[in-house]
Amino acid sequence: MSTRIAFLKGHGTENDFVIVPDPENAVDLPPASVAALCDRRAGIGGDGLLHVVRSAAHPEARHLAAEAEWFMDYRNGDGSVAEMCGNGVRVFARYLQHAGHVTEGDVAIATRGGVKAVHIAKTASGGPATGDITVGMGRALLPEGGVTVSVGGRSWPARNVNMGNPHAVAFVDDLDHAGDLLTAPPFSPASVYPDGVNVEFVADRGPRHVALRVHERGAGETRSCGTGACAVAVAAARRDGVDPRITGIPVTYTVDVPGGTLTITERPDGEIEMTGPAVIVAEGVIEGEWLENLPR
Ligand SMILES: N[C@@H](CCC[C@H](N)C(=O)O)C(=O)O
Repeated sequence: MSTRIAFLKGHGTENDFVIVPDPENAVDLPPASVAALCDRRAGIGGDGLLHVVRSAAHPEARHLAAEAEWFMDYRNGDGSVAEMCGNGVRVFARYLQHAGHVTEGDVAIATRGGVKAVHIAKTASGGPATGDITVGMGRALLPEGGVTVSVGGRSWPARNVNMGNPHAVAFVDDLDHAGDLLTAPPFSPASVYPDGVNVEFVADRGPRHVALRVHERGAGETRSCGTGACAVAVAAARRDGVDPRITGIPVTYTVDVPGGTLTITERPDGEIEMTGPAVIVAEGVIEGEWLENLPR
């Protein structure tokens, strides 16, 4: 009899994930299996996959086991590995709560981008857990020199922001100018992002309030990107002449994404906090025989 592997499905502002709980790191998940599971027609469907492993059981996280019991082994929908996923880490925390591994309050989660401090807000007792989840996302790096992003005959300068993973943030007059985003927006010079990039198009909505569309590396256009929203908030603050590290006053931006709204605060020490929802929507079983017999 072939193995049956448990999975769950969850999303954060409609950035959706297949969740594979695998505490002892016993499930083989090569890129082709991840891509098949994330396929929206022939698989379960998701922008990415959250492989839930005890830090002590994963070679990339063993050194973090004393600080964080659980490791988010994040994969993009095309099977590639990414350093961080901001919406993913909230959904990961919601899964830990759902499974009874943690309760409301504070939990540390190991990622390839370091250990993230997560706070799960209280929800009214009796119902499903729906309170917001806040993640300490670390500091943004803004290397000098950006790129030019082009779509449909228009070009924009884009700011290079690293949130553990790479982002190019372009301010546009109208989000429709980003086009259909069926393919990755071309940028130059290519040498700025040798490992590819997540591209955010941003339009103003009001004071300290912006909206974005994103083309994610390894996933295509998604309904939200948490690291992208943080990159956008920092790029918008600098454009607006605001830097909490200089003023000593925290700054908060509301970032609308196609799948909802995220709240991003940059503190005087440069640390960024992201708050938003995270929902578990389904649980099921993956047919091991199907997974084992996929073409590799
Ligand atoms: N959706 C994520 C980002 C996932 C990783 C990204 N596609 C990359 O390759 O860097 C988020 O919420 O941050």
